[in-house]
Amino acid sequence: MSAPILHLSHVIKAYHDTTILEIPDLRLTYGVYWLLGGNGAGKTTTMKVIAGLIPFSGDIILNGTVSCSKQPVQYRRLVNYAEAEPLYPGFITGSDLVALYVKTKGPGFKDVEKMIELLGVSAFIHQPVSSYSSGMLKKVSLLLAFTGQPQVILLDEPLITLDTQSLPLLYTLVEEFHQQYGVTFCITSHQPVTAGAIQLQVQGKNIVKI
Ligand SMILES: Nc1ncnc2c1ncn2[C@@H]1O[C@H](COP(=O)(O)OP(=O)(O)OP(=O)(O)O)[C@@H](O)[C@H]1O
Repeated sequence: MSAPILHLSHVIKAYHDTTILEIPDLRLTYGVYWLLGGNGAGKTTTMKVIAGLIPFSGDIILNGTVSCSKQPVQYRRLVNYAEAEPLYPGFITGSDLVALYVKTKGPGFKDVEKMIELLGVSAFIHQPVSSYSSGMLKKVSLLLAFTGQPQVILLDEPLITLDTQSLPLLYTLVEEFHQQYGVTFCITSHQPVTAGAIQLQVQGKNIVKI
């Protein structure tokens, strides 16, 4: 049997003295996963843990080889993350962010200029982010999550603040990156998702497939 793309082993995350996550063993094979859970359930914490952005105990192994704890730089190059409520310094422009990501992550699966056009951000990408609406900011953060050549893309609440025209574009990108470039997705949502998607749920402090 092939190694899971993500293997969470004995993952425990606490804030101060409060344990939020206790995930003994979670194996995610290649797929598109939706992580469901109510407010405060621990979805964002799970995403930040899987992204390798906050400290936790235990480990996450990517594709049977790259350890989040032992090879953090290599791991983070292969796991992209779009925050639910992205925050950037106000003076920076969307173009600055794209240039920084392209420089750090290297060439992408898909031409970034094409994605800028597709997501409809070209009209404002050269303006400072302080002038963006929350939806404009969201689109830029989603664009950044599709840069480089990740094996996993984590999207935290991508559906909030996006207008109805943008949702099909996002679904198309997810499908294309999954089918053509072999990317595994984990996407959080409050809403029930389309039939056929693999669903994960925060149950107690664990994450289970439902
Ligand atoms: N930096 C932090 N310090 C302390 N506690 C935190 C911190 N971040 C989150 N928490 C707590 O961890 C728990 C899970 O929060 P988290 O943001 O992961 O939930 P969520 O499922 O994403 O919620 P929502 O759907 O409301 O965004 C909550 O009880 C929250 O109060």
